[in-house]
Amino acid sequence: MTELLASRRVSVIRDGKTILEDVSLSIGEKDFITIIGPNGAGKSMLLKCMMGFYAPSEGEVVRRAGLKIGYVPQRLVADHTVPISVRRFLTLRKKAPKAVLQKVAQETGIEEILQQPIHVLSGGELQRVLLARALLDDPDILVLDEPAQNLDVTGQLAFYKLIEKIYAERDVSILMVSHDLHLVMSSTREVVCLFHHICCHGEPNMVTRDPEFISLFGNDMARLMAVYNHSHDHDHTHDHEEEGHFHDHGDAQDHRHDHPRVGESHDG
Ligand SMILES: Nc1ncnc2c1ncn2[C@@H]1O[C@H](COP(=O)(O)OP(=O)(O)OP(=O)(O)O)[C@@H](O)[C@H]1O
Repeated sequence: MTELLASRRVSVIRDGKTILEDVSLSIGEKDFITIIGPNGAGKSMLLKCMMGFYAPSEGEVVRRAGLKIGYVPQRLVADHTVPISVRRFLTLRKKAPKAVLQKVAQETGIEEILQQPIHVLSGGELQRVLLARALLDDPDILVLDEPAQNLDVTGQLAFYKLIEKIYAERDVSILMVSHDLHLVMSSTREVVCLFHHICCHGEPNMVTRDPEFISLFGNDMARLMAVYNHSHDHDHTHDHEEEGHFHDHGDAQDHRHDHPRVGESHDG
């Protein structure tokens, strides 16, 4: 596997607080990695370090020479006082050839709204515009930070379907933070469960049986994943979790500690 981007033993300490601790993560060609974890776990910080927005306190981030990264943030706060069209917004940072803009607009389904002022768009339309912007430069990796967080369920489904289509049709790797793992289970090759450090990682159906995953997300989430996995893969094996069979995930099992469940507050 050709490595495109990697964090090696990255730690981030800010104001005396450990935000990331010893995080090693490698993204290769055609990878689809979904990062999950509770609020404040350091997921966005990890993405920002990997994109070079923040320097780690310890460890390093390595990128293949000439690597192109396309970034899709959680949302765009459109400024009502500066009414610019979608087309103008897309070419603000860098001019794109007309044919490329047209192709990406078609791919993301925003052809009809290219002339519209950006501040009148719906949440779903805005996210597609942000996705289009990230694709304009033909990136090697798409980095998405909870891209469907502000959409309703129908919007989320549509957006993740679009991501999966882009992943299937393009030569691109995906690194995404998402709370909606059940919606991207079928494409996700590797799930990374982060709570400042990597608690567990692996294929989605393996991770959901991991005690660390269950401690963070609870059994309900693990069962929800199992249901989705079942319907996607038609895997008719019975639920080993009930029997207490878990996979070995190396040294992460050596440390036992209590995690806050998702939705519970914590001080980091
Ligand atoms: N530049 C910074 N300086 C100091 N602390 C920061 C900085 N950026 C983030 N933090 C802190 O690091 C912790 C992790 O933040 P981060 O945004 O990475 O979490 P997250 O896992 O993405 O959370 P959420 O799911 O809520 O988006 C938080 O406590 C946050 O306040």
